[in-house]
Parts: sequence; structure tokens; C-alpha cells
Amino acid sequence: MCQDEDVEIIIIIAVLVPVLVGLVLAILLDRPQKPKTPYLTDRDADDLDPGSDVGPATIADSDGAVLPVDHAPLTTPTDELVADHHPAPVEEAPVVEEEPAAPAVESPAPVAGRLARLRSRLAKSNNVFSQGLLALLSSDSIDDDVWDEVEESLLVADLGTEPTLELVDRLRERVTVEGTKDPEAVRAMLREELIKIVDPGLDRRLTATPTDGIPAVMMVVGVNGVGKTTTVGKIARVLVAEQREVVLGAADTFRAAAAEQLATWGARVGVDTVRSDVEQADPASVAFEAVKTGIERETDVVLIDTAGRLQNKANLMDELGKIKRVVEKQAPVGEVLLVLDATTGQNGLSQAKVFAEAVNITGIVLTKLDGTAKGGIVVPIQRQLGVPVKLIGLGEGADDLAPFEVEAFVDALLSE
Ligand SMILES: Nc1nc2c(ncn2[C@@H]2O[C@H](COP(=O)(O)OP(=O)(O)OP(=O)(O)O)[C@@H](O)[C@H]2O)c(=O)[nH]1
Repeated sequence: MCQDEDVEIIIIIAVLVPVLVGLVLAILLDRPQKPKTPYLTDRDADDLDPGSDVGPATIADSDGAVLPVDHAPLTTPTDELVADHHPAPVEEAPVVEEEPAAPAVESPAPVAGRLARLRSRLAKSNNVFSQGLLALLSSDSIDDDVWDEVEESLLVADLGTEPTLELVDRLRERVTVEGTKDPEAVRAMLREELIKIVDPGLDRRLTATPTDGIPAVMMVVGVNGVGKTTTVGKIARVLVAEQREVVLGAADTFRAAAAEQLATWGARVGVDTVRSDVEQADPASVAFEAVKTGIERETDVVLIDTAGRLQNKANLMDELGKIKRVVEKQAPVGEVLLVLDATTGQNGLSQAKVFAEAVNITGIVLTKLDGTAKGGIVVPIQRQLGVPVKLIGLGEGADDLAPFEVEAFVDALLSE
């Protein structure tokens, strides 16, 4: 009996042990395999690659304040990120996914001859001026009344009192001395006198060449809404069209959308923007960081946008001086461009004087000349500030900014 029980126990063990071993093996074999290439981090594919130059950096300004600064992505890192975080599955048929196309980098229009190409913009708004003037000067007898009307037309075009009197005196003398009534001859005289008064002798080139490996630094200043950010974007395109390497600095930290607007302009032509995500950050710090970046990358130019400010706000005007001083700890500011809205006419002149006292203006950008017949403002601005108009804005389009060329400008003013 006892032997029978032992046999039964042996049989049960003999049956159960293999079953249990089988079960354990089955459970073990059913466990998920580890991936062959382990994930190095648990970040999403959308996160920024910590190894790339796109994360926040910090800088300290002259007062010791620390500011995080974001660099716009250097390239389109999407491909690398997707590759990092989604290792290709082994032994699976490759899945071809439609990648969103990276925004194409634009090629800006050539710079040479832009004013001539855009002349119709100027001509349209000046038609009344030029037609009226030429009609007057073509009349049978040019008497005192006609000369008064010529004077008035020039004043209406914002040429300013002194330049107007000068121009009319010279023309009057020539018409009398040469005794001509031929409309073509009078027109040629008017053209010559206008060219003289707009002053072809001024150096209107932008300082955009690095010195001893240090980028040329340009600052753009002006009152609110004159077109500063747009102009910085357009200048970046001009420089890119001339094969120059550029970095933008979004030191307009006052208007929330300004940095984004600038970065968009830059991205269109493959230019990076140094900006701060901190609202109301110190603009001098952003400008400092932009120049530092330009020096590190050995760019040709660093182009700094500043916030619009009213000329009667002394603290804001002082801020401009501070931005310039802070930047100049690293590189001289070779170009301070004052942007003036041509449609504001004589108002621009009073602004210009105050800005010139705060920072050393080296050139004027006259915007919105497509929307006014007051192109004559170029002359009093240059005279009162003693600095040349270097660029003119002739529209909202990306390449509607032209280097100022005296002859092409006068021809556009006089075209019918
Ligand atoms: N018609 C025309 N519009 C222009 C020209 N330049 C700029 N603008 C327009 O002027 C408006 C203001 O331009 P912004 O560049 O934002 O002006 P801003 O000076 O940076 O403005 P704030 O930062 O607020 O001081 C925009 O609608 C531009 O498209 C131009 O030459 N012609």
C-alpha cells in the first residue's frame, strides 16, 4: 500500500514538473524584446536637439543682468531629430512618409537699378507735381506769376523754403540768359537743377564690410510705425543679394510681435535672428548678444532693429545711446540709419533733429515714398541733418527698398 502511494507521488511529480517548466518557459519567451537601439532620451521628436545651437543661451549685460536669448534654428533640424528619435525598424518594409517641405530660401531681387525699376511707384505719386511744373515752364511767357506757381509746386512737394528759392533763382537765371522757350530744353534745365540740389556728391554707400574680422554693425532707429522692422528685413535682403553674411538682432523688445516679424523676414533669406523670449527684455542686452553672435560666426554685418520711440521721451532717447554704448564694447557701430516716413513730411524733420542728438545718425531711410507726392523732403532732410538719404522705401513688397540714386530719383520725379 505504502509502495503504491510512493509510485503515485512519483507519477504526479513526473507529470507536473515538465508542465511547470513548460509554463515558465512560455511566460519567459512571451516577454517583449528590448529594442536593438535603445532610446537615449525620453524627449519627443518635436523637442529641440540639445546638441544643436537652438536652445536658450544666457548673456549678461553691462549691468550684470542675465538674459536668456534664443537663437533661431541654424538649419532645418527636423530630419536629424526624426532620425534620432525613431530608429528605423529592423526587417520591416520602409514606410515612405511625405515630409513637409522646408520653406524655400528666397533669392532677393538684384540691387543694381532697383530705383529705375521701381520708378513708376514714385512717378505715380508725383505725377501732379511733375506735370504741373513742366506745364508751367513750357508756357509761352514765363512771367513772375508763373515763377510764383513754380515756387509753390516745389514747396508743396516739401522741398523746403530755402532749397526752393535757390532752385527757382537758378532756373530763372538760366531761362533768361539762354532765352529758351523750348519745353525740352527747359525740362533738361529743371532736371539738372534738381539733381544739383539733391546733391549727387554725397556718399550714400552703406558701411557693410567687416574690419579686421569684426562685422560691420548697423542700427535702425526711428519713431513708431515708420517701417523700421520692415526696413531691417528689406536691408537684410539687399545684403544677401550682395552675397553678404548677416545676423539680425531683435532689439525691439517693446512690441511683442516685432521679434517674430523680424525673424520671419530673416528666415525668408536664410538669415538668423538673435532675440529674447523675455518680454520687455533689455534691448541693449539683445543687441550685445547679436553682435557677439556675429563676431563668433564671422558674419559681414550685424543688423539691429530697435523699438519705435517718440522723440519727446527723453528716457527712450537715452536708451538708444545705451544700446550703442553697450554694442560698442565689442564692435563699433558703423551705421545708424534713421527711418523716416515720407508721408509725414516736415514732421519728420523735427524727429530727425532729436534722434541726431541722441545717436550719431549716418544715413536716412525714407520710407513710403510710394504713397506721397512729397519726395522733395529728401533735400531739407539732408541739409538739416548733414547726412545723406541712403535708401528709399517704395512699397510693402520684400524688395521694394532701393539704394538712393540721385539721377534715377529725379528722373522718376519728372517722368510723366
Ligand atoms: N507703402 C509702404 N509701406 C511701407 C513701407 N515701409 C514699411 N511700410 C509699412 O509700414 C507699416 C509699419 O511697418 P513696421 O516695419 O512694422 O514699422 P516699425 O517702425 O517697425 O513699427 P514699430 O516697431 O511699431 O515702431 C507696415 O505695414 C509696412 O508694410 C514702404 O516703403 N511703403
